[in-house]
Amino acid sequence: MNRGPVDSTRVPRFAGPATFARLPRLDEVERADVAVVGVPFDTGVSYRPGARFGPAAVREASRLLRPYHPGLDVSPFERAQVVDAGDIAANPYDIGAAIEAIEGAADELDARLVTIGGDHTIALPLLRSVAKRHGPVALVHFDAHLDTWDTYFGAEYTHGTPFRRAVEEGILDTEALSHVGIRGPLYGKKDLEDDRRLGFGILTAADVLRRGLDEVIDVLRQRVGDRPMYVSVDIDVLDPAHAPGTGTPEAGGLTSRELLEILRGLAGCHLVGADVVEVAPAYDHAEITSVAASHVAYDLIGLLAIQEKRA
Ligand SMILES: N=C(N)NCCCC(=O)O
Ligand SMILES: [Zn+2]
Ligand SMILES: [Zn+2]
Repeated sequence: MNRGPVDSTRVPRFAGPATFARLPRLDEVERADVAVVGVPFDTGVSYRPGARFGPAAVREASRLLRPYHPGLDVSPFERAQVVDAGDIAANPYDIGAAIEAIEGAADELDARLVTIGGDHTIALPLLRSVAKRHGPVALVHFDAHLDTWDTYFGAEYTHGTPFRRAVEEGILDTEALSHVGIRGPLYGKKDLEDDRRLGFGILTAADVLRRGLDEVIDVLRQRVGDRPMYVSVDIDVLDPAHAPGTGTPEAGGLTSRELLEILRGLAGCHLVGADVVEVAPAYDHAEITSVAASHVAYDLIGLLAIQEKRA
């Protein structure tokens, strides 16, 4: 029997420590299938800082989650042993050391990870870790931004560059790379040419509106096929109305309803790991962003859990 969250019908949700969804800590169980892990790191940002406080805010907002997911018809915490593995200690003064620590900690965690950031820099070491287990993976990347730029101020490892580095390192399957929710001004047309050359296909925020959810889901599923798939969700894929608490907001984004529906549309794909990044609580209001991020994480856990054999 898997150990689930604290029972909210007996202990009020607002009481006790805020592990993700009030799940047990990793050290309280014998083994874990799925681990939620925080990476409070934001030294890679190019604009507003503050995503280092993302993991704490998302855990706090996750107190209200309930144990049954009707959209996926699964009780994820029954189907899989899901735990909160705490935070990875990442050096805030040395991006290289932080990236190494994140990769090392991810390697050591013997579970499929849903990582709460932190800025988008952290996707690179997380992808390195999944690629060690699965080889180059398919990527479904939800973001307002391409994050395939080359450098910022000469720096190669930033929150705007993880996916270019990942392609260069050969840890992504370049036949199966998608961005969803892209919008907003770029530095130049070359950004799109470079991105295409790296192998990415783009479904813009306008595509989500005009082509609709079913077609977007179809395109993504076809591109992923049966490959191992990593899902990276930059919360700024949502419109600032749905996610004000983030560092590089762009107008014209997805609703949280659209994002959650697309995620559910990936049910049955071979998800091997995921992250939710760029929640910067200082710019949030009424926990709008951290509530959205906690639901995204819950859906990702649901997608991982449905791959476990029924108990
Ligand atoms: N939010 C992420 N990951 N990247 C934004 C980089 C956009 C820029 O500074 O040009
Ligand atoms: Zn972004
Ligand atoms: Zn990003």
